[in-house]
Amino acid sequence: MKISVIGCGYLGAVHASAMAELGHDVVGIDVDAAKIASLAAGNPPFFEPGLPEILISATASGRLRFSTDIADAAGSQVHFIAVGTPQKAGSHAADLTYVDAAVSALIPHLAPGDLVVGKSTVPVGTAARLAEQVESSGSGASLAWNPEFLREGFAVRDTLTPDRLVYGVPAGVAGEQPAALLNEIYASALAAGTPLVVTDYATAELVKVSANAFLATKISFINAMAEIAEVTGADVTQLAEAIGFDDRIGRKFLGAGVGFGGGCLPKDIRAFTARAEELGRGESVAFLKEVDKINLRRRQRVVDLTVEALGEKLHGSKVAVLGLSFKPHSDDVRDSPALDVAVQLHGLGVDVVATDPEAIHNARVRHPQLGYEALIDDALRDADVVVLVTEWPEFRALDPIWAASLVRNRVVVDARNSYDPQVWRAAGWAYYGLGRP
Ligand SMILES: NC(=O)c1ccc[n+]([C@@H]2O[C@H](COP(=O)([O-])OP(=O)(O)OC[C@H]3O[C@@H](n4cnc5c(N)ncnc54)[C@H](O)[C@@H]3O)[C@@H](O)[C@H]2O)c1
Ligand SMILES: O=c1ccn([C@@H]2O[C@H](COP(=O)(O)OP(=O)(O)O[C@H]3O[C@H](CO)[C@@H](O)[C@H](O)[C@H]3O)[C@@H](O)[C@H]2O)c(=O)[nH]1
Repeated sequence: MKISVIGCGYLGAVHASAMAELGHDVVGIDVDAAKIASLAAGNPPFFEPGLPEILISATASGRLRFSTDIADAAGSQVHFIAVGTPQKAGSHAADLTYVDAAVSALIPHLAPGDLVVGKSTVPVGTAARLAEQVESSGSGASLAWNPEFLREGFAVRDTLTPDRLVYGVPAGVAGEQPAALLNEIYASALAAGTPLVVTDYATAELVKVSANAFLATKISFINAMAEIAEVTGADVTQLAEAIGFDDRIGRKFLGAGVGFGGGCLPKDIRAFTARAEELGRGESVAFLKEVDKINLRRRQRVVDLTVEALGEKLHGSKVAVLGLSFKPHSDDVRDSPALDVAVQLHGLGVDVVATDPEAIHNARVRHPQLGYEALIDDALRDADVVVLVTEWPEFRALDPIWAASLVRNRVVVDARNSYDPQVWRAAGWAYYGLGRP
């Protein structure tokens, strides 16, 4: 099938490449000329495991091309909208400027029978409004909402073999053609048994934000338990293990630590709260404000522990910060807890030297005032405190005996509870975890 993907960021570039990998004929469109040039040359403008391989093979096969001209969407039958929906400046609501601009620019190039498919994460009610705009344009096109659940770091796999597919389509016969087109696009996943939920627009939009709200709540729940563990001497990692054995609870997303960040969970729970308030149902999701607060408190806790470990003298002390991206296997520093901690420590007068396998460039663009080292040994050299904030495998594998030979003081703040305290203490380190004695 001929497909256009409008917006080629973390979501759109992967979606376009994966659709081409599935055999579709795809054009990826973005207003960012540098991004498009990079993608067209087979170089992803961001780090995502597995993306270079499918991007290169799809562009070489001719099934995938890129353009900055929205007119190149003409001729495609299905048009995915994958542009950003960031948090509005000065508000918690989602900024729909980019979605509105993309749909308005696309409409003149639509033909009868075309389907516009929303992938961006939007406040409930957006799809119905856009459907009205598309239908009243006289283009003969219709609209579906097909939220995306991929995780950065696993984006290619999650796109090719998703946990589930959700189509929000118009009620009755009007929904049949949109669902049939999406079934054709996702034929291989459906044949492999991927569960499909076909629903109305509002449900599809809410499935997306409620899934992220649930994940954020689960993380803040365990981090709240970490706060209690800290005043009782209990160990939150054992607590998570023990409650996680209950199938109804499950061990996933019970990793206590510095909390969640990234371009999705934080802004999505805030936008959900803002939308619920607009709908007069703010109290239904008021707990998400607490989820957000608990999450941000954990960043402060890591800063406080580091300051405590440094003692009196902050100026002239050196802290090695291991990690900058919001999670391993990504170079994304949007609302990254790791970067936030590094910036706060620098603001207190500490000499911060940070390292990350992939995110130094993105961090430096935003915060040139921090010190950066490409090699972990260089970051560790003469450090007074080592703070692990993003649990990349190479940081998890750090040998405390080797690290001890590099630092000035053997003090580690393990903000992801990734290390074995006994092993580090045996190597002479003072060990601080989160929610661990
Ligand atoms: N990143 C993820 O893991 C992920 C997963 C699921 C859903 N989402 C949702 O997908 C959407 C996109 O997220 P992202 O992380 O890819 O953002 P992003 O900022 O990486 O990418 C957005 C892209 O849209 C482009 N763009 C903006 N306006 C445009 C226009 N009018 N026409 C064409 N291109 C335009 C930007 O230049 C940018 O390249 C958001 O709604 C997000 O919540 C993201
Ligand atoms: O036990 C855990 C698990 C995760 N995190 C943190 O939570 C954040 C989000 O992690 P994850 O959900 O794996 O990353 P994302 O790539 O942001 O993916 C989320 O956001 C996407 C965008 O909406 C959705 O598509 C995904 O389904 C949803 O998992 C990261 O900072 C993690 O470090 C924890 O602190 N503890």
